[in-house]
Amino acid sequence: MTKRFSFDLKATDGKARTGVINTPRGEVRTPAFMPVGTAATVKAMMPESVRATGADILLGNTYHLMLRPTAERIDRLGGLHKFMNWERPILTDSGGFQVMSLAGLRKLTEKGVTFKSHIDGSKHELTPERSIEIQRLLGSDIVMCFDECPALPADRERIAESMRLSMRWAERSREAFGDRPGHALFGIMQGGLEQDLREESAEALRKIGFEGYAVGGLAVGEGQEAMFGCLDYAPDFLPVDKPRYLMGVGKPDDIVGAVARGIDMMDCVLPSRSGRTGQAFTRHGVVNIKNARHADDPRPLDENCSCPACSNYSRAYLHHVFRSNEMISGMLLTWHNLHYFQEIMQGMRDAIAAGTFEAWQAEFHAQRAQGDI
Ligand SMILES: CNc1nc2c(CCNC[C@]34C[C@H]5C[C@H](C[C@H](C5)C3)C4)c3nc(N)[nH]c(=O)c3cc2[nH]1
Repeated sequence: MTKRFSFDLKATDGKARTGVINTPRGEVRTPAFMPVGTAATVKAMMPESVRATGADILLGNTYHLMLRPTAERIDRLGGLHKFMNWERPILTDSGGFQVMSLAGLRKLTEKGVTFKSHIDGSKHELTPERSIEIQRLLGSDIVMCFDECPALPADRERIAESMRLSMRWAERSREAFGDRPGHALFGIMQGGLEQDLREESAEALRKIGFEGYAVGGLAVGEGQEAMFGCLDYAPDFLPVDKPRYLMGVGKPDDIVGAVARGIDMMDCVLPSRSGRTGQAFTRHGVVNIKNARHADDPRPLDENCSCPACSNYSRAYLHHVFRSNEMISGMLLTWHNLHYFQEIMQGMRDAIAAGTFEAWQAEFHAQRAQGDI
């Protein structure tokens, strides 16, 4: 890996930005939406189909892969890219968020977290050093610091303590990462909904220095209004010339609002997870395809969509295969949702480059009926 990792800011429109992240495995156009490939697969999708939706990068996960099949085994087999047949960039989360939400019997200390696997109850430990090593073994291009994401609501003292622990862990993550040209380590800002704690966290991360910066600790139940309130100031505390990654977001209007506030990258399980349950996101709103009213509807999900589901199938067919629990149901709706999310991203990249992002946002919101369609 001789080529470097770099971020080229191409244009801004208000606080919105569009650019390109250059990595040895390819370019990532920003603003970027990253489909989630939890256990080395974007569920119900072949990798070439994920690429066909327009994705430049996908997301893997330390927590799941360290338990099964283990990072050492993936390393022995040539790394995650080869293992899952995705040769473009991969970003891996550091595992902390999942331990707090998935694992059993956890113990959190200054050193890290010990926990029992939700798969077989075996005992494991994650520390900044171990998380960075696992992400290196996986071969991911963008590595996340090991952090603690406190569950909200939490009192200010708890938020402050947790943020400061995460900043000490960020220092240890940077130390453990070493010098790896062509790979990037991103710091994660914490601080809940407290502006001064967010600023303190950003200052701590800038002092350490990272190739990119994530806004963590959001999309944990605070609601869109509170999240946007925090995003009205938090990105401005981060370096303007580095990518900003909002973790775990979100619904289409969350994504648009985050980009309008200066965010460059996002990930969310929503399009794939809801695709498997029959929830389709369209430019006119959400379609719950299992609803009986679609049983005789010959129209596609979305007349304006060029994805395979909308090009070749009726709502009636999609309704049928969901009601019959056929495998093709999750495949078609996941493909549609990921295609639609990437279409939103492409629309925003074009609008920001053209200086018409305000008008694009107005059109985006005008098209969306309230509630189900
Ligand atoms: C939803 N809201 C939210 N998510 C968040 C995540 C996980 C991002 N997605 C990665 C992930 C998480 C799960 C589900 C999939 C695959 C794999 C396991 C990796 C995406 C977060 N991750 C870290 N390290 N820190 C956070 O503060 C954080 C806050 C979040 N707020």
